[in-house]
Amino acid sequence: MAQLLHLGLSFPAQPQQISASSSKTLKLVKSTHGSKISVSTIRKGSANGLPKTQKLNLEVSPHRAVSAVRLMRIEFGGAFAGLLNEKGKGSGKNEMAYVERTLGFRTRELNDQDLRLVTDIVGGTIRWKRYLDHLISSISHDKDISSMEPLLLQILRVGFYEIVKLDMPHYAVVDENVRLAKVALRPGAGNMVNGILRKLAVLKENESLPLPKVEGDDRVQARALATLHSHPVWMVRRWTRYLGQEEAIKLMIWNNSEPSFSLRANHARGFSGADLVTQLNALKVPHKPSPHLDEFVRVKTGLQTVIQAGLLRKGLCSVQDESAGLVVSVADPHPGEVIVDCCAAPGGKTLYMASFLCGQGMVYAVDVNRGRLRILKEAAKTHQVDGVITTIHADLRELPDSKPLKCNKVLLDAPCSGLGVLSKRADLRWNRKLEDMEELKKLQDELLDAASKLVNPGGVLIYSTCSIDPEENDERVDAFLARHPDFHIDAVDRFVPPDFVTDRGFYFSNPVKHSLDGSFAARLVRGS
Ligand SMILES: C[S@@+](CC[C@H](N)C(=O)[O-])C[C@H]1O[C@@H](n2cnc3c(N)ncnc32)[C@H](O)[C@@H]1O
Repeated sequence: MAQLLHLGLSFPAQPQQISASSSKTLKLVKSTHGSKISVSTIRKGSANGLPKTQKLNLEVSPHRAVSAVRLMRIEFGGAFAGLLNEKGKGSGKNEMAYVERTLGFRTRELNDQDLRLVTDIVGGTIRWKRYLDHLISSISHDKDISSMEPLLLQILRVGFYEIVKLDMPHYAVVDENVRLAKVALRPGAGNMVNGILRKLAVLKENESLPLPKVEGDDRVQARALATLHSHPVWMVRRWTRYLGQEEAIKLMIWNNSEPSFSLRANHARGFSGADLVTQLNALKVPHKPSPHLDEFVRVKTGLQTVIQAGLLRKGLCSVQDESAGLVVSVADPHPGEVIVDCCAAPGGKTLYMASFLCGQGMVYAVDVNRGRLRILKEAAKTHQVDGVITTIHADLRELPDSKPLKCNKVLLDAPCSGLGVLSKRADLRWNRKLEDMEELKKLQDELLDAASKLVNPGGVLIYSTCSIDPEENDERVDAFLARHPDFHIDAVDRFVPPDFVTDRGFYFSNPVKHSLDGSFAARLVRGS
């Protein structure tokens, strides 16, 4: 990153904001000072004001060009994999504009199958980065692959992922990635890709990939596991400590598996779980009803078909994990209630809670992030629950002094590490640092203190996270109760299936056990 910043290469954090008709294009060109890339800006445009295609290359495989460019953007542009995947699913045209800006040429437009491949390859390559980099470094005999030309490294990662994890035919993977390297970089880069990928293919065929053995002391074992299951070492060490090695491995296998999604039917629009099933049948999208929540239906594939059919746009349903739905079950919203949702945006739980109010009562949705709050407000309109949602843009820690909002039910869905949602957020494991945990815990304590001021005597504070880390969950509750002896734990067994209730009466979804995202919730009642 530092190297790219030094060279002046920056990608926007919000890829959607780039217009395909921009009059400038970024081109990666070979530096005369070695193998690094640099950037030149090229004016383009035609008399009619439309962007003029610089160069069309029909020989380069479009999904590989797009995958390599997306990976560059994610690694060096701070763009989130999810955002880019969403974009890719919606528009192959914009993808090609990014390719042209980055590589200096276009390929043919992406079809639906290409887009699916891009999503698979980009998500998989990010997840398996540590594992792939270990193989690349071993096979290329380059100890420090971080100094490798960034685009060359992404092309190698894509090729390695295709051979090792997707089991694609070796000859096609080698040929196509070599061509991409030759066209996007130079012939020598193509030769290098050719040599390394061929070596990999032979090692794979002979089942002799150079992988570490899990042996030696705890540290050495953690490093080996981190490589084999492609996670940061600190996560492996933390989970081995809390869960034991066997469970830690199961968790990493879950995090590396293909994520599945749930859809929530929006009963506020008169659209039930049964209606959703009917629609999914009509769209031929394979699905299974949730065993835990009536409105939720699980879909493994076909989300794109649901999006294209407009079900989300019309507010008839939304993508929401059942683990988040169960947090709302813990909050147990009823018609006529006033609820403060303290960290509400982008609104998954706010909208679901509001749908239970049946037009009576109010959810005050507080969030410090104005943009995310705007998304919540728009969604409330399409979900037809805007009559029972009031948004408040504020830092919760300053709210109790400035807005006296006391009520009987307060939800604090706190900012957290997200360690429970790593299967869906391919890039999160690499962005999260051990140091973040201390900062997050401090913020969670401050937010709990602020949220507690909003709770009337006899009222309930629901504290939730999408983390599986005890330090963000049980330990934060214990620290809170020590600071606020007027609160006590109210067991959640009246609200969620017994399988999700911990010995201490908290709600906890365990990804390995429940095949859902990990999440936690506690009900804390203020004495009257
Ligand atoms: C885990 S997310 C909430 C997700 C949301 N409840 C949902 O279900 O869609 C945490 C939220 O806390 C907000 N946040 C972080 N610090 C805050 C603060 N000091 N005051 C208010 N909101 C804050 C973030 O902007 C973020 O939207």
